[in-house]
Amino acid sequence: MPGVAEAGKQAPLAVRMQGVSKNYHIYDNPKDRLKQAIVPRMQRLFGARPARFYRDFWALRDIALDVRHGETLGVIGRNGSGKSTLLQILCGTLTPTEGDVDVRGRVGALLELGSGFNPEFTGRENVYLNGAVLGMTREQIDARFSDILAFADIGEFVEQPVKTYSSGMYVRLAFAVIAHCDADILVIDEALSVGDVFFAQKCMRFLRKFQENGTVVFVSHDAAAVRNLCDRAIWLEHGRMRMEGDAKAVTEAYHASAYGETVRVVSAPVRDSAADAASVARLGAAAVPNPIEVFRFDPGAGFGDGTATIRSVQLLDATTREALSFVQGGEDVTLRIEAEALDALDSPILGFLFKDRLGQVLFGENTWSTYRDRAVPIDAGARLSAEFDFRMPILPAGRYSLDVAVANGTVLEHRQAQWMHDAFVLESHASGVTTGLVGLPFPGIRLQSEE
Ligand SMILES: Nc1ncnc2c1ncn2[C@@H]1O[C@H](COP(=O)(O)OP(=O)(O)OP(=O)(O)O)[C@@H](O)[C@H]1O
Repeated sequence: MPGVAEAGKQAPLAVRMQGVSKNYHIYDNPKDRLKQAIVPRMQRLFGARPARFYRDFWALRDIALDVRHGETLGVIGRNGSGKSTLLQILCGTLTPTEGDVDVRGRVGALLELGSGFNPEFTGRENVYLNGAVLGMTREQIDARFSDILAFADIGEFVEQPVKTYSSGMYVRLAFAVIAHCDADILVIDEALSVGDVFFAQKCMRFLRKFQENGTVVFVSHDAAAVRNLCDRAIWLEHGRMRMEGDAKAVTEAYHASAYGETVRVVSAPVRDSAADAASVARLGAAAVPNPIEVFRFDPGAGFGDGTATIRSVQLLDATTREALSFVQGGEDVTLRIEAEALDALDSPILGFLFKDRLGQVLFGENTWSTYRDRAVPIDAGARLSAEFDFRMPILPAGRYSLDVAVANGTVLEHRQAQWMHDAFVLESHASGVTTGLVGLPFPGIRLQSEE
């Protein structure tokens, strides 16, 4: 996990909270709020004991927390457990009722939608406003403005008031600003990762790079996300710290508790398309259907020296070789990648990485080891294709994407001709996978008593 080695026990503190509590006054009806503003004052005036027209509600209670520099801390808990309250206190947008908070470094936060930006101002004006709040000078923002814009990728909308933005555009711009403000500590609420898979993957790439040196506090409902991204985690329950420790141990305990209390319902798989029905027919009677929608190859720029370019990526039925728009987890498929050489290549390699929504690589392969002793050289203008036969794993519901690349050389020493991030997207609609990053089809499971 990035950051662990540097963090160690001795890394300096980035955040320290001691005895932090947050109390809200709850009024059962609006009149009570008015009464509270007037009556106790009058009572004090006449020397009477002031009455209370509210109930106390402790959103956070006695939280002690250290986050060390370079560490990624996960915050997990159910709705209303106090996660957002904790983050807002950490960012300084909310004052604790009790306790001390010591934050060392610049905090870039992606919290509530709507915080940080003025809805009447344009995107451009908000970048300057937000950048200034984050401690950047006007010159620094000028210098980074084009990078921020490129990251957000909202085009002409940057000149429009942000009140006209969709939530996806809003998050794009907000994330772009915090990604360029030289934050020491990033505070991210994963619930905000709205938007398309390409932007989510872009954010994850940024986050993983940031983790190499920076401190991250990451909030999610999703135990798997916390386990994948974080070194350590805390579990909040009814405003109190229920558990703190290694991310794996905390998320497992959280998971076990959630499972103890609820009956898991696997949502009904999508069955509305002939293509999907055909994929079920190919697989036979799968125990738990896992319909995975296959989106079209999306040619994008990527990076590389331009000596070759990816022309198409397709997922084919392993037997009929027809291009699939739906596949079932457990089915045999062929991934076909086609590239075109723009210069002659003496030892081309084609490959892919299959990633989950957090950018975590689930598996990948390339042609090098199979063709290491018999390279397939091609001339400029010629096409080259690679096919990878594999059994599609059973994928937990969510979005997945493939990075696809063409290179020239050997696995240890090669030049990237073109590497395309998220060239190909899949979406799993339902799955029976409850543990692990992926499931595998088990053709047989036996339980029997032995005499
Ligand atoms: N301004 C407020 N006035 C009264 N109660 C509040 C206020 N803000 C939050 N709360 C309450 O404090 C508790 C903790 O809220 P918080 O938003 O921190 O939880 P959360 O864990 O982030 O939940 P979610 O996952 O739904 O975002 C909730 O019960 C919420 O209703």
